[in-house]
Amino acid sequence: MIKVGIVGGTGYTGVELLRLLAQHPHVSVEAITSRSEDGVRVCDMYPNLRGHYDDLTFTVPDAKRLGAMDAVFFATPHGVAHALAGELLEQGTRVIDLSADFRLRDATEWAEWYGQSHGAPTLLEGAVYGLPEMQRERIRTARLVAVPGCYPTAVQLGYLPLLEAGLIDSSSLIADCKSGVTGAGRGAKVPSLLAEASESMKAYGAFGHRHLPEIRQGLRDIAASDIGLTFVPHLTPMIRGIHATLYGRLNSGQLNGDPDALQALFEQRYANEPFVDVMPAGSHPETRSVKGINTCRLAVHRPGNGDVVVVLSVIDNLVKGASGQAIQNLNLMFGLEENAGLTAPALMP
Ligand SMILES: NC(=O)C1=CN([C@@H]2O[C@H](COP(=O)(O)OP(=O)(O)OC[C@H]3O[C@@H](n4cnc5c(N)ncnc54)[C@H](OP(=O)(O)O)[C@@H]3O)[C@@H](O)[C@H]2O)C=CC1
Ligand SMILES: CC(=O)N[C@@H](CCC(=O)OP(=O)(O)O)C(=O)O
Repeated sequence: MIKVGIVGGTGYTGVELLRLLAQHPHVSVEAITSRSEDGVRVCDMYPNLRGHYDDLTFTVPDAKRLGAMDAVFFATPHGVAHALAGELLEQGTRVIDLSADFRLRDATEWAEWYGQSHGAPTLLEGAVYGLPEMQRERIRTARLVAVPGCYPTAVQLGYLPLLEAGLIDSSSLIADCKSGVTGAGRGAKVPSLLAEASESMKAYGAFGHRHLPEIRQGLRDIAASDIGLTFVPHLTPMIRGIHATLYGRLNSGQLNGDPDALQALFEQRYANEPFVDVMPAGSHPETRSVKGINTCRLAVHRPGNGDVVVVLSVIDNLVKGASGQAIQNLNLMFGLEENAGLTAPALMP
Protein backbone atom coordinates (compact mmCIF):
# COMPACT_ATOMS: atom_id res chain seq x y z
CA MET A 1 0.00 0.00 0.00
CA ILE A 2 1.14 3.56 -0.71
CA LYS A 3 1.15 5.60 2.51
CA VAL A 4 -0.23 9.10 2.08
CA GLY A 5 -0.76 12.15 4.24
CA ILE A 6 -3.14 15.07 3.74
CA VAL A 7 -2.32 18.57 4.95
CA GLY A 8 -5.55 20.54 5.34
CA GLY A 9 -7.95 17.67 5.93
CA THR A 10 -10.97 19.67 7.10
CA GLY A 11 -11.57 21.69 3.93
CA TYR A 12 -13.78 20.62 1.05
CA THR A 13 -10.93 19.32 -1.11
CA GLY A 14 -9.45 17.51 1.91
CA VAL A 15 -12.67 15.66 2.72
CA GLU A 16 -13.15 14.93 -0.99
CA LEU A 17 -9.68 13.33 -1.06
CA LEU A 18 -10.76 11.16 1.88
CA ARG A 19 -14.05 10.17 0.19
CA LEU A 20 -12.29 9.15 -3.04
CA LEU A 21 -9.30 7.48 -1.35
CA ALA A 22 -11.66 5.31 0.75
CA GLN A 23 -12.28 3.38 -2.51
CA HIS A 24 -8.64 3.33 -3.66
CA PRO A 25 -7.22 -0.19 -3.81
CA HIS A 26 -3.54 0.80 -3.35
CA VAL A 27 -3.55 3.78 -0.96
CA SER A 28 -3.74 4.04 2.80
CA VAL A 29 -4.27 7.46 4.45
CA GLU A 30 -1.96 7.45 7.49
CA ALA A 31 -1.80 11.13 8.46
CA ILE A 32 -4.22 14.03 8.20
CA THR A 33 -3.74 17.51 9.56
CA SER A 34 -5.86 20.28 10.96
CA ARG A 35 -4.69 22.87 13.44
CA SER A 36 -8.22 23.75 14.54
CA GLU A 37 -9.46 20.14 14.92
CA ASP A 38 -6.32 18.62 16.47
CA GLY A 39 -7.28 15.39 18.29
CA VAL A 40 -10.72 15.04 16.66
CA ARG A 41 -11.54 11.79 14.87
CA VAL A 42 -12.15 12.25 11.13
CA CYS A 43 -15.39 10.25 11.23
CA ASP A 44 -16.70 12.35 14.12
CA MET A 45 -16.31 15.49 12.06
CA TYR A 46 -17.45 13.91 8.77
CA PRO A 47 -20.08 11.23 9.48
CA ASN A 48 -20.21 10.33 5.75
CA LEU A 49 -16.81 8.68 6.40
CA ARG A 50 -17.94 6.56 9.38
CA GLY A 51 -16.90 2.98 8.80
CA HIS A 52 -13.99 4.03 6.59
CA TYR A 53 -11.46 5.91 8.72
CA ASP A 54 -12.51 4.98 12.24
CA ASP A 55 -8.93 5.16 13.62
CA LEU A 56 -7.80 8.30 11.79
CA THR A 57 -7.46 11.50 13.87
CA PHE A 58 -6.57 15.05 12.86
CA THR A 59 -3.16 16.20 14.11
CA VAL A 60 -1.23 19.45 13.70
CA PRO A 61 1.12 19.47 10.67
CA ASP A 62 4.46 17.88 11.55
CA ALA A 63 7.17 17.68 8.88
CA LYS A 64 8.81 14.59 10.40
CA ARG A 65 5.56 12.60 10.51
CA LEU A 66 4.54 13.72 7.03
CA GLY A 67 8.05 12.98 5.75
CA ALA A 68 7.54 9.30 6.62
CA MET A 69 4.77 9.11 3.97
CA ASP A 70 5.28 8.05 0.35
CA ALA A 71 3.23 11.06 -0.79
CA VAL A 72 1.59 14.09 0.80
CA PHE A 73 -1.35 16.05 -0.59
CA PHE A 74 -1.61 19.75 0.25
CA ALA A 75 -5.28 20.79 0.39
CA THR A 76 -4.42 24.13 1.97
CA PRO A 77 -4.64 27.84 1.15
CA HIS A 78 -1.95 29.38 -1.01
CA GLY A 79 1.43 29.75 0.67
CA VAL A 80 1.27 26.71 2.98
CA ALA A 81 2.95 24.28 0.59
CA HIS A 82 5.72 26.83 -0.03
CA ALA A 83 6.73 26.49 3.60
CA LEU A 84 6.63 22.67 3.92
CA ALA A 85 7.13 21.09 0.49
CA GLY A 86 10.94 21.47 0.40
CA GLU A 87 11.40 19.67 3.71
CA LEU A 88 9.18 16.78 2.60
CA LEU A 89 10.90 16.44 -0.77
CA GLU A 90 14.27 16.26 1.02
CA GLN A 91 12.95 13.31 3.02
CA GLY A 92 11.98 11.52 -0.21
CA THR A 93 8.25 12.18 0.04
CA ARG A 94 6.44 13.09 -3.17
CA VAL A 95 4.26 16.19 -3.00
CA ILE A 96 0.93 16.75 -4.75
CA ASP A 97 -0.19 20.32 -4.18
CA LEU A 98 -3.84 21.27 -4.79
CA SER A 99 -3.16 24.95 -4.14
CA ALA A 100 -1.72 27.39 -6.66
CA ASP A 101 1.73 27.51 -5.02
CA PHE A 102 3.62 25.85 -7.88
CA ARG A 103 1.27 26.36 -10.84
CA LEU A 104 2.87 29.48 -12.34
CA ARG A 105 6.41 28.97 -13.57
CA ASP A 106 7.34 32.61 -12.94
CA ALA A 107 7.73 33.50 -9.24
CA THR A 108 7.39 37.23 -9.96
CA GLU A 109 4.12 36.72 -11.79
CA TRP A 110 2.90 34.54 -8.91
CA ALA A 111 3.71 37.29 -6.43
CA GLU A 112 1.81 39.87 -8.51
CA TRP A 113 -1.37 37.78 -8.61
CA TYR A 114 -1.26 36.29 -5.11
CA GLY A 115 -0.21 39.43 -3.27
CA GLN A 116 2.73 37.89 -1.42
CA SER A 117 6.25 36.92 -2.38
CA HIS A 118 6.82 33.38 -3.60
CA GLY A 119 8.00 31.27 -0.67
CA ALA A 120 9.88 28.53 -2.56
CA PRO A 121 11.11 29.78 -5.95
CA THR A 122 13.92 27.22 -6.09
CA LEU A 123 11.38 24.39 -6.22
CA LEU A 124 9.63 25.77 -9.29
CA GLU A 125 12.02 24.23 -11.79
CA GLY A 126 11.20 20.70 -10.61
CA ALA A 127 7.45 21.27 -10.36
CA VAL A 128 5.24 19.65 -13.02
CA TYR A 129 1.84 21.09 -13.94
CA GLY A 130 -0.54 18.22 -13.25
CA LEU A 131 -2.85 18.24 -16.26
CA PRO A 132 -2.42 14.62 -17.43
CA GLU A 133 -3.99 15.25 -20.82
CA MET A 134 -1.03 17.57 -21.55
CA GLN A 135 1.79 16.41 -19.25
CA ARG A 136 1.29 12.68 -18.69
CA GLU A 137 4.89 11.60 -19.32
CA ARG A 138 6.39 14.34 -17.13
CA ILE A 139 3.98 13.54 -14.31
CA ARG A 140 5.10 9.89 -14.23
CA THR A 141 8.56 10.91 -13.00
CA ALA A 142 7.62 14.05 -11.05
CA ARG A 143 8.33 14.47 -7.35
CA LEU A 144 6.35 17.70 -7.03
CA VAL A 145 3.06 18.16 -8.89
CA ALA A 146 1.00 21.35 -9.04
CA VAL A 147 -2.61 20.28 -9.52
CA PRO A 148 -4.37 22.75 -11.88
CA GLY A 149 -7.13 25.01 -10.60
CA CYS A 150 -10.76 24.18 -11.26
CA TYR A 151 -11.49 26.87 -13.88
CA PRO A 152 -8.12 26.27 -15.62
CA THR A 153 -8.91 22.54 -15.95
CA ALA A 154 -12.31 23.12 -17.59
CA VAL A 155 -10.99 25.86 -19.88
CA GLN A 156 -7.75 24.19 -21.00
CA LEU A 157 -9.40 20.84 -21.80
CA GLY A 158 -12.03 22.65 -23.86
CA TYR A 159 -9.59 24.68 -25.96
CA LEU A 160 -6.86 22.00 -26.23
CA PRO A 161 -7.90 20.25 -29.50
CA LEU A 162 -8.65 23.55 -31.27
CA LEU A 163 -5.37 25.24 -30.34
CA GLU A 164 -3.24 22.15 -30.94
CA ALA A 165 -4.68 21.92 -34.46
CA GLY A 166 -4.22 25.66 -35.05
CA LEU A 167 -7.91 25.99 -35.94
CA ILE A 168 -8.80 29.10 -33.94
CA ASP A 169 -7.34 32.54 -33.45
CA SER A 170 -5.45 32.35 -30.14
CA SER A 171 -5.59 36.12 -29.66
CA SER A 172 -9.37 36.45 -29.24
CA LEU A 173 -10.52 33.70 -26.86
CA ILE A 174 -13.45 34.18 -24.49
CA ALA A 175 -14.10 31.90 -21.51
CA ASP A 176 -17.42 32.48 -19.74
CA CYS A 177 -17.35 30.26 -16.64
CA LYS A 178 -19.77 29.40 -13.83
CA SER A 179 -18.85 27.75 -10.52
CA GLY A 180 -20.70 26.22 -7.60
CA VAL A 181 -20.08 27.67 -4.14
CA THR A 182 -17.77 24.90 -2.86
CA GLY A 183 -15.18 26.47 -5.17
CA ALA A 184 -14.83 29.17 -2.52
CA GLY A 185 -13.77 26.66 0.16
CA ARG A 186 -15.35 25.73 3.48
CA GLY A 187 -14.31 28.80 5.43
CA ALA A 188 -17.16 31.11 6.46
CA LYS A 189 -17.53 33.94 3.93
CA VAL A 190 -20.54 36.20 3.38
CA PRO A 191 -20.86 35.51 -0.41
CA SER A 192 -21.16 31.78 0.33
CA LEU A 193 -24.09 32.15 2.76
CA LEU A 194 -27.36 30.53 1.65
CA ALA A 195 -29.22 33.85 1.58
CA GLU A 196 -26.49 35.45 -0.53
CA ALA A 197 -25.71 32.68 -3.02
CA SER A 198 -29.04 30.91 -3.60
CA GLU A 199 -31.60 32.12 -6.16
CA SER A 200 -29.06 34.58 -7.51
CA MET A 201 -26.07 34.64 -9.79
CA LYS A 202 -23.23 37.06 -10.26
CA ALA A 203 -19.98 37.57 -12.09
CA TYR A 204 -16.83 38.38 -10.15
CA GLY A 205 -13.20 39.05 -10.92
CA ALA A 206 -14.05 40.46 -14.36
CA PHE A 207 -11.13 42.91 -14.00
CA GLY A 208 -8.70 40.02 -13.68
CA HIS A 209 -8.94 36.77 -11.75
CA ARG A 210 -5.86 34.89 -10.46
CA HIS A 211 -6.71 31.95 -12.72
CA LEU A 212 -6.17 34.15 -15.79
CA PRO A 213 -2.35 33.88 -15.79
CA GLU A 214 -2.56 30.15 -15.11
CA ILE A 215 -4.94 29.54 -18.02
CA ARG A 216 -2.87 31.79 -20.29
CA GLN A 217 0.33 29.93 -19.39
CA GLY A 218 -1.28 26.56 -20.21
CA LEU A 219 -2.88 27.71 -23.46
CA ARG A 220 0.39 29.36 -24.53
CA ASP A 221 2.14 26.00 -24.10
CA ILE A 222 -0.52 24.30 -26.23
CA ALA A 223 -0.73 26.91 -29.00
CA ALA A 224 2.97 27.85 -28.98
CA SER A 225 1.83 31.44 -29.53
CA ASP A 226 0.65 34.41 -27.48
CA ILE A 227 -2.80 34.14 -25.97
CA GLY A 228 -5.45 36.86 -25.81
CA LEU A 229 -8.07 35.67 -23.34
CA THR A 230 -11.08 37.26 -21.70
CA PHE A 231 -12.01 35.14 -18.67
CA VAL A 232 -15.03 35.98 -16.53
CA PRO A 233 -16.01 33.66 -13.66
CA HIS A 234 -19.50 33.60 -12.12
CA LEU A 235 -20.83 32.28 -8.84
CA THR A 236 -23.98 30.17 -9.31
CA PRO A 237 -26.34 28.57 -6.79
CA MET A 238 -24.93 25.06 -7.10
CA ILE A 239 -22.94 23.17 -4.47
CA ARG A 240 -20.55 21.50 -6.96
CA GLY A 241 -19.78 22.03 -10.60
CA ILE A 242 -18.08 24.21 -13.18
CA HIS A 243 -19.65 25.04 -16.54
CA ALA A 244 -17.37 26.75 -19.05
CA THR A 245 -18.71 28.18 -22.32
CA LEU A 246 -15.68 28.79 -24.52
CA TYR A 247 -15.67 30.87 -27.69
CA GLY A 248 -13.06 30.90 -30.46
CA ARG A 249 -12.95 32.40 -33.94
CA LEU A 250 -11.92 30.02 -36.73
CA ASN A 251 -8.80 31.01 -38.63
CA SER A 252 -9.61 31.72 -42.25
CA GLY A 253 -9.57 28.76 -44.61
CA GLN A 254 -10.08 26.19 -41.81
CA LEU A 255 -12.52 23.23 -42.03
CA ASN A 256 -13.56 23.95 -45.66
CA GLY A 257 -17.24 23.56 -44.88
CA ASP A 258 -16.91 20.01 -43.51
CA PRO A 259 -19.74 19.82 -40.92
CA ASP A 260 -18.28 16.81 -39.09
CA ALA A 261 -14.66 17.93 -38.85
CA LEU A 262 -14.84 19.60 -35.43
CA GLN A 263 -16.60 16.66 -33.82
CA ALA A 264 -14.07 14.26 -35.35
CA LEU A 265 -11.17 16.41 -34.10
CA PHE A 266 -12.41 16.31 -30.50
CA GLU A 267 -13.23 12.59 -30.62
CA GLN A 268 -9.79 11.74 -32.01
CA ARG A 269 -7.86 13.97 -29.58
CA TYR A 270 -9.56 12.45 -26.55
CA ALA A 271 -10.06 8.87 -27.80
CA ASN A 272 -7.53 7.48 -25.31
CA GLU A 273 -8.19 9.83 -22.42
CA PRO A 274 -9.87 8.01 -19.52
CA PHE A 275 -11.30 11.18 -18.00
CA VAL A 276 -12.45 13.24 -20.97
CA ASP A 277 -15.80 12.39 -22.54
CA VAL A 278 -16.66 13.99 -25.87
CA MET A 279 -20.43 13.95 -26.14
CA PRO A 280 -22.28 13.30 -29.42
CA ALA A 281 -22.72 16.21 -31.85
CA GLY A 282 -25.43 18.63 -30.74
CA SER A 283 -25.12 17.82 -27.00
CA HIS A 284 -25.26 20.21 -24.06
CA PRO A 285 -23.40 18.65 -21.10
CA GLU A 286 -24.85 19.24 -17.64
CA THR A 287 -22.81 19.80 -14.49
CA ARG A 288 -24.90 17.20 -12.66
CA SER A 289 -23.66 14.52 -15.09
CA VAL A 290 -20.17 14.82 -13.55
CA LYS A 291 -21.17 15.18 -9.90
CA GLY A 292 -18.66 13.25 -7.78
CA ILE A 293 -16.58 11.95 -10.70
CA ASN A 294 -13.26 12.78 -12.33
CA THR A 295 -14.64 13.26 -15.84
CA CYS A 296 -14.64 16.39 -17.97
CA ARG A 297 -17.53 16.23 -20.43
CA LEU A 298 -17.23 18.29 -23.59
CA ALA A 299 -19.42 19.23 -26.53
CA VAL A 300 -18.34 21.27 -29.55
CA HIS A 301 -20.66 23.44 -31.65
CA ARG A 302 -20.38 25.71 -34.69
CA PRO A 303 -23.55 27.82 -34.61
CA GLY A 304 -25.02 28.37 -38.08
CA ASN A 305 -21.81 26.94 -39.62
CA GLY A 306 -20.33 30.38 -39.04
CA ASP A 307 -16.77 31.24 -38.05
CA VAL A 308 -17.29 30.98 -34.28
CA VAL A 309 -16.70 27.71 -32.44
CA VAL A 310 -18.38 27.17 -29.06
CA VAL A 311 -17.11 24.50 -26.68
CA LEU A 312 -19.12 23.49 -23.62
CA SER A 313 -17.02 21.98 -20.83
CA VAL A 314 -18.26 20.68 -17.47
CA ILE A 315 -16.39 19.26 -14.48
CA ASP A 316 -16.97 18.75 -10.77
CA ASN A 317 -14.77 21.46 -9.22
CA LEU A 318 -13.94 19.21 -6.26
CA VAL A 319 -13.05 16.15 -8.38
CA LYS A 320 -11.52 16.79 -11.85
CA GLY A 321 -11.08 20.38 -10.62
CA ALA A 322 -9.12 19.35 -7.51
CA SER A 323 -9.06 16.08 -5.50
CA GLY A 324 -9.85 13.58 -8.28
CA GLN A 325 -7.24 15.09 -10.55
CA ALA A 326 -4.78 14.99 -7.62
CA ILE A 327 -5.39 11.22 -7.29
CA GLN A 328 -5.08 10.77 -11.07
CA ASN A 329 -1.65 12.40 -10.71
CA LEU A 330 -0.72 10.14 -7.79
CA ASN A 331 -1.69 7.08 -9.85
CA LEU A 332 0.63 8.21 -12.65
CA MET A 333 3.49 9.08 -10.27
CA PHE A 334 3.35 5.62 -8.66
CA GLY A 335 2.86 3.60 -11.86
CA LEU A 336 -0.70 2.52 -10.94
CA GLU A 337 -3.68 2.21 -13.27
CA GLU A 338 -4.58 5.82 -14.03
CA ASN A 339 -8.19 5.31 -12.96
CA ALA A 340 -7.49 3.50 -9.66
CA GLY A 341 -9.99 4.71 -7.08
CA LEU A 342 -11.76 6.86 -9.66
CA THR A 343 -14.15 4.48 -11.36
CA ALA A 344 -17.50 5.08 -9.59
CA PRO A 345 -20.23 6.67 -11.76
CA ALA A 346 -21.65 10.14 -11.11
CA LEU A 347 -24.48 10.83 -8.69
CA MET A 348 -27.88 11.35 -10.31
CA PRO A 349 -29.91 13.47 -9.72
N1 LIG B 1 -12.69 24.25 -3.48
C1 LIG B 1 -12.34 23.99 -4.73
O1 LIG B 1 -13.20 23.74 -5.60
C2 LIG B 1 -10.94 23.96 -5.13
C3 LIG B 1 -9.91 24.33 -4.27
N2 LIG B 1 -8.62 24.30 -4.68
C4 LIG B 1 -7.53 24.72 -3.81
O2 LIG B 1 -7.31 23.69 -2.85
C5 LIG B 1 -6.88 24.26 -1.62
C6 LIG B 1 -7.84 23.87 -0.51
O3 LIG B 1 -9.13 24.33 -0.85
P1 LIG B 1 -10.41 24.07 0.05
O4 LIG B 1 -10.47 22.64 0.44
O5 LIG B 1 -11.53 24.66 -0.68
O6 LIG B 1 -9.98 24.98 1.31
P2 LIG B 1 -10.65 25.19 2.68
O7 LIG B 1 -10.55 26.61 2.98
O8 LIG B 1 -12.02 24.54 2.64
O9 LIG B 1 -9.69 24.34 3.68
C7 LIG B 1 -8.39 24.68 3.96
C8 LIG B 1 -7.70 23.60 4.84
O10 LIG B 1 -6.36 24.00 5.08
C9 LIG B 1 -6.05 24.02 6.47
N3 LIG B 1 -5.16 25.17 6.71
C10 LIG B 1 -5.46 26.48 6.59
N4 LIG B 1 -4.37 27.24 6.83
C11 LIG B 1 -3.36 26.39 7.11
C12 LIG B 1 -1.98 26.56 7.45
N5 LIG B 1 -1.43 27.78 7.53
N6 LIG B 1 -1.23 25.47 7.67
C13 LIG B 1 -1.77 24.22 7.58
N7 LIG B 1 -3.07 23.98 7.27
C14 LIG B 1 -3.85 25.06 7.03
C15 LIG B 1 -7.40 24.16 7.15
O11 LIG B 1 -7.38 23.50 8.42
P3 LIG B 1 -6.83 24.19 9.77
O12 LIG B 1 -6.99 25.67 9.60
O13 LIG B 1 -7.67 23.60 10.85
O14 LIG B 1 -5.39 23.76 9.87
C16 LIG B 1 -8.34 23.40 6.20
O15 LIG B 1 -8.32 22.01 6.53
C17 LIG B 1 -6.85 25.78 -1.82
O16 LIG B 1 -5.57 26.19 -2.19
C18 LIG B 1 -7.82 25.96 -2.99
O17 LIG B 1 -7.53 27.13 -3.66
C19 LIG B 1 -8.31 23.86 -5.92
C20 LIG B 1 -9.25 23.50 -6.82
C21 LIG B 1 -10.65 23.53 -6.51
C1 LIG C 1 -16.35 30.04 -6.56
C2 LIG C 1 -14.95 30.47 -6.15
O1 LIG C 1 -14.77 31.31 -5.32
N1 LIG C 1 -13.94 29.86 -6.77
C3 LIG C 1 -12.56 30.15 -6.50
C4 LIG C 1 -11.65 29.34 -7.36
C5 LIG C 1 -11.68 27.93 -7.10
C6 LIG C 1 -10.35 27.31 -6.86
O2 LIG C 1 -10.29 26.41 -6.15
O3 LIG C 1 -9.25 27.80 -7.38
P1 LIG C 1 -7.78 27.54 -6.78
O4 LIG C 1 -7.54 26.12 -6.87
O5 LIG C 1 -6.85 28.32 -7.60
O6 LIG C 1 -7.84 28.01 -5.41
C7 LIG C 1 -12.19 31.59 -6.80
O7 LIG C 1 -12.73 32.19 -7.72
O8 LIG C 1 -11.25 32.07 -6.15
